[in-house]
Amino acid sequence: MTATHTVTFEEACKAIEVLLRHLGENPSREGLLDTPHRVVKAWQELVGGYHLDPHEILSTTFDLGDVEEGGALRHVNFVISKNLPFVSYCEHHMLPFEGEAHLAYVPQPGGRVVGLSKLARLLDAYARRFQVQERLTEQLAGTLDRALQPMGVAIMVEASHSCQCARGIRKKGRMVTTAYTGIFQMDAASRQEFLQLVKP
Ligand SMILES: Nc1nc2c(ncn2[C@@H]2O[C@H](COP(=O)(O)OP(=O)(O)OP(=O)(O)O)[C@@H](O)[C@H]2O)c(=O)[nH]1
Ligand SMILES: [Zn+2]
Repeated sequence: MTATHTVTFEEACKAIEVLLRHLGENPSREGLLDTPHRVVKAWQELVGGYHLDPHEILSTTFDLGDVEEGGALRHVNFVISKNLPFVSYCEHHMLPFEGEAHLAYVPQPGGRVVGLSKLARLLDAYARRFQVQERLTEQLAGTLDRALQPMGVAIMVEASHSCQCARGIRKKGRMVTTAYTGIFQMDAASRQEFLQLVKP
């Protein structure tokens, strides 16, 4: 079967029924009768990010008007949306990883900015998919960088992975990933400023 084969809703329900049987359950008992249907509907919602277009989300931008220049440019317009909660799904185990993301960028002088909510929408579009945390972090940075062409983008994602906490090694702990472009890649002081701002 190739990735392009369209699996029907009924076929997906059947797969959940088979999984329940494999786990020793009886899918015909009353409590489980509608479970395959519910599970497929739930997953459609949880990974609904595949139907959200990140580039479309960032397509509405506005300019700041004339910005007085002077001093170090990075201090003129540091935009950050921090402590944005998200739930994503580990592509290895299909289990949730949950945490917070911090998204920052420095617009070009006189450059364009994006509405605050669009940063949260961007996060939603990439988080609600089967992911690894590193890719999620890079996708946020890369898409913001391409769409806004700012001086730089800084992203930090912190999350707990159920696949590590609830099964396997069963150790709590948080994974922290960062991605930097432009000024944040080149300039340690900008990076430091970002890290200072996202500090709990
Ligand atoms: N780097 C990274 N690793 C992840 C992420 N989510 C899950 N993992 C890891 O992916 C790995 C998959 O390893 P495998 O050995 O193939 O699977 P496994 O036998 O279930 O591994 P264990 O969790 O060690 O029991 C595990 O070490 C997970 O902790 C992520 O977002 N980033
Ligand atoms: Zn996992």
